[in-house]
Amino acid sequence: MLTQTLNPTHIVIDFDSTFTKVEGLDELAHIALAGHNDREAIVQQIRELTDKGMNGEMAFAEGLRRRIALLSADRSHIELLVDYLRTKVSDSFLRNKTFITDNADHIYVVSSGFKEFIVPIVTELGVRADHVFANEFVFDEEGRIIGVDETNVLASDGGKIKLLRTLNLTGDIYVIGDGYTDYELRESGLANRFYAFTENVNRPRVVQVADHVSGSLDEFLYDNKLSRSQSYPKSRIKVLLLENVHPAAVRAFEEEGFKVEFLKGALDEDELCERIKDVSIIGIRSKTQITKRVLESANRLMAIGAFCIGTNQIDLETATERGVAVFNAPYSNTRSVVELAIGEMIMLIRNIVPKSNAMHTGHWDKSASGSYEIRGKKLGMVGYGSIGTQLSVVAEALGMEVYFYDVVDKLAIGNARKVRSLEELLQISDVISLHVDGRKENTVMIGKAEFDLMKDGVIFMNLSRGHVVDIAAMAEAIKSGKIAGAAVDVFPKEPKTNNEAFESELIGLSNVILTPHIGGSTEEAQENIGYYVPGKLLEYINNGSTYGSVNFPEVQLPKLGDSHRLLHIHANVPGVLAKLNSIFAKYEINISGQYLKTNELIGYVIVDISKKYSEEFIQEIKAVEGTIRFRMLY
Ligand SMILES: NC(=O)c1ccc[n+]([C@@H]2O[C@H](COP(=O)([O-])OP(=O)(O)OC[C@H]3O[C@@H](n4cnc5c(N)ncnc54)[C@H](O)[C@@H]3O)[C@@H](O)[C@H]2O)c1
Ligand SMILES: O=C(O)[C@H](O)COP(=O)(O)O
Repeated sequence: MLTQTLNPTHIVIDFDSTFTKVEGLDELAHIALAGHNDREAIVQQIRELTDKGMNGEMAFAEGLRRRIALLSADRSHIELLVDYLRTKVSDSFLRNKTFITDNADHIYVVSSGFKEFIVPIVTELGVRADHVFANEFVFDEEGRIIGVDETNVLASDGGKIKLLRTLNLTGDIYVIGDGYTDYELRESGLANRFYAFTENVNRPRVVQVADHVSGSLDEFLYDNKLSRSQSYPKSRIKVLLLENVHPAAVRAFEEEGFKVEFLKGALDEDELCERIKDVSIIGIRSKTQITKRVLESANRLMAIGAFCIGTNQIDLETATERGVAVFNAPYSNTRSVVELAIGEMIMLIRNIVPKSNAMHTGHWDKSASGSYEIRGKKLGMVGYGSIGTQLSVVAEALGMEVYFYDVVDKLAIGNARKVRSLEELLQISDVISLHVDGRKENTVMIGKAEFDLMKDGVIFMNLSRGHVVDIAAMAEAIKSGKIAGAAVDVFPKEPKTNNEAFESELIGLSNVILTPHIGGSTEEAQENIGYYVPGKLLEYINNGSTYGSVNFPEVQLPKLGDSHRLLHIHANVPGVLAKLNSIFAKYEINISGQYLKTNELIGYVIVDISKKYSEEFIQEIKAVEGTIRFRMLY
């Protein structure tokens, strides 16, 4: 459905940097010159000649001859090159092998490269060997390349034009390529359309003259309504990754063919409203505020990845109402926060920070006064979720008595004891550590009244969220001696990037450890998150699964079999499923699987259907009242 076959259109495809990611002749030089002292310089010279030819800055035939003269290659090097090129076939060509095979009678590879390495590669993807038109090497008796077959029209200037003329094809001809010589086929009037192929290289001069730009073969197939491996070309799906997320995340999206933009810092609301307009997936950490206004500017947004635990920086309700799924990494940095908390409480109870600072100014102050062990002390945790329970286990192993208060009735781990109120916890603890989430209701949950309840000389730590504590009241409690030591990792106002200054009333206070929101910033945690969150986002985008989503009804879907998958997100109002089912019945759609999950705001219906359906059917589904978002997967 929705696709047509090629007949009577012909597609002429370039090889180097289009069918494969690299230039064959450059790579051949690289292989042949292994061990040569001037290898890099010679390969560079060859690359420059290739580029000049591709950009139309040098007569093609001259460039080719000069490149061959620089090569010192023989047949054994060509074999190695073919093995290498097999690993360098463009991803979108690999994905669409079925299309190439099914339409082999209408697909031609026309290249200024060489048949000796092109034929083995393209025929493996279904191109007919007799549809490959390229140059051929001339070898000496020892198999060394000594020249180019000059009788081949492709060895001459305007070779591709001459060749295409001799083919005498009837019907429309579309050319796909990255070079100027590919465009010349269109310019000559022999081809109807030229598609500049930019999956591997983007040559501005070529893009400028193209009729269309295709970031992948999927885009070409999509634009021409031809059968393809991706329902919507991923190269048109933009992923914006902010706040220096781990490079594993960038790789994960790029390998899938998405267009990825990566920024080290966060963006403020105005910047984000602008940048998010054409973005389908956004990845953030704790700093970026995804507000209602941002979401209202994000018409293409399908999913948000919080590359951290907290999601209070996202307006989850608006995201849900707009059909935007949100995922986070609930456990990937838990251990890192716990280790920092343990290290800090030991440093604080021993009064190490002032002692260390004094040493740096040449003062030796050896004394036990005001220094204690944590063994036997009472640790009071506010919030007993993933971090709280993990900290509970480690602190107990170090000999602490653990107490906790949580708004939810939580199972105590080990010998930890739950207390009935926050007040009780604050009154009995020697060390207090906050591990609540950042929900709005927790704003300033610890202020003057709460500090007053604490023991004199308490150790106080906040590694949860900045707005949870009244910083002015805390500064007073430190100055008055109520708090003997404090560790703060999170602040009501944090700089957006490492270039912005940090300001706080806590600066300069004694025995206070200030850290720049790095509780979860370890190599291990960031790498884990860099794999985990893209995994969740890709499962949702590619398969529809929402398992682990923080705002969507959770469904773990089977892999898509020999069917198309319809994903329908709608407002949770009565009757939507009945309406959808009546449309399936009306169009006699064959259903192979159906799933429905709802939460209080939305319903998520997933239906696997046979591939035979009409555009009218799709339009009717989209028009069902209450539809928020609809997409098809195959
Ligand atoms: N400093 C960092 O770099 C860093 C790293 C990771 C997480 N965090 C913060 O730590 C928070 C906790 O992480 P987690 O994985 O343990 O989350 P979690 O959701 O598993 O646990 C939070 C717990 O706090 C409880 N809670 C919420 N409000 C409360 C209140 N007012 N009083 C008592 N209990 C309350 C909840 O019921 C829950 O059990 C995250 O939400 C995040 O904001 C900070
Ligand atoms: O919520 C979290 O996981 C922490 O606050 C860490 O956030 P970050 O990734 O911005 O450091």
